[in-house]
Amino acid sequence: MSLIEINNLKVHYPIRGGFWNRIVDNVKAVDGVTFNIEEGETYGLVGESGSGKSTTAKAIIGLEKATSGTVTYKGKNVIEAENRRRLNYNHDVQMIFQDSLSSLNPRKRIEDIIAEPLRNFEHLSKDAEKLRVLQLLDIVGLDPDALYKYPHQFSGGQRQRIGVARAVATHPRLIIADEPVSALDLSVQAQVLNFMKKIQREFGISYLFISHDLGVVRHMCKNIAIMNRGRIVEMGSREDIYSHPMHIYTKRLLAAIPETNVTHREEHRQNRLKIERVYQEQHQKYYDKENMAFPLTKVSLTHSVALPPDEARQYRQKMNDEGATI
Ligand SMILES: Nc1ncnc2c1ncn2[C@@H]1O[C@H](COP(=O)(O)OP(=O)(O)OP(=O)(O)O)[C@@H](O)[C@H]1O
Repeated sequence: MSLIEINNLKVHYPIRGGFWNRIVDNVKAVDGVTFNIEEGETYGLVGESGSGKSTTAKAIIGLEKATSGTVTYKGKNVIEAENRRRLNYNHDVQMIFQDSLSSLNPRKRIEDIIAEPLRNFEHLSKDAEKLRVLQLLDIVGLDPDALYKYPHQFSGGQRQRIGVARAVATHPRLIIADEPVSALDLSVQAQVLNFMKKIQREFGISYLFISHDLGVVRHMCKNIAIMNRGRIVEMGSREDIYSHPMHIYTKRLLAAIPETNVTHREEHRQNRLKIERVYQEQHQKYYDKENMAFPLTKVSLTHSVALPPDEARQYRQKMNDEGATI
């Protein structure tokens, strides 16, 4: 059974205008997003800036009100605040933010920052609390003297590790990590990601890993959804997305991953230019009249793609002819 199931989630923001300040339109920040996160897995949600990733995350955790849809945890819809309270959802689901400098209170010492969720949820004795904070610092590779320092006394990578320690303090079941490493240098990124993996092994945590970078997601996620303009345009296993991408938007994102191997650089550049040409010529057919992606079509047991209607029809026909039952 999945740890959490997101079904047809929508977050629309009203646009007001005119003399009466009436609602004249909506920004469809999230428009019918469906996916499940399994126990202990890292699920990747990928897309460019403005595609709706953060709004999806905020609606899942309850920081943003969903317009419609459900988020099911332990059999209950936790879009409803009453269910979140009853299931202790805010204890079980924690978040790591991209910008550690603004998400960690600059006036608080690290001890108090990491202990905050413990104080909210666990009410330990002073000694037990300190011991727990020291263990958490150790897990993310920071010395005990970090306890008495303030966020600005650390590097970006260290601050992000403090954010990881705080998120994991209450032993949550799911951590939503919104662009956790995109503000960091490449070498520091790897370090933080390794700590996240280590913690996952130790505590059996699931992650919803949000990123604009398919290069980073490849190392972290078993299953991935690609988001564009509020909708999922392609979802599947790592193998589906990286070896058999089908949506033009996914292909373009993949072509944008920098090639580190010098001998393949020219080949990679040519491929990127080719994909860009195809994108310019054909991308319109992948979107409807309102410039939104089409509904997803299942192309294998694990892989779904927002294909244009004629291709979707052909795919379904092919599946029927082959007697496939997917
Ligand atoms: N409170 C709001 N009111 C109106 N529109 C909003 C609001 N919050 C977000 N949006 C719009 O919703 C869309 C999705 O934003 P969101 O922040 O979820 O994207 P994102 O993929 O997380 O991008 P980024 O990585 O830049 O944060 C954007 O077009 C954004 O302008």
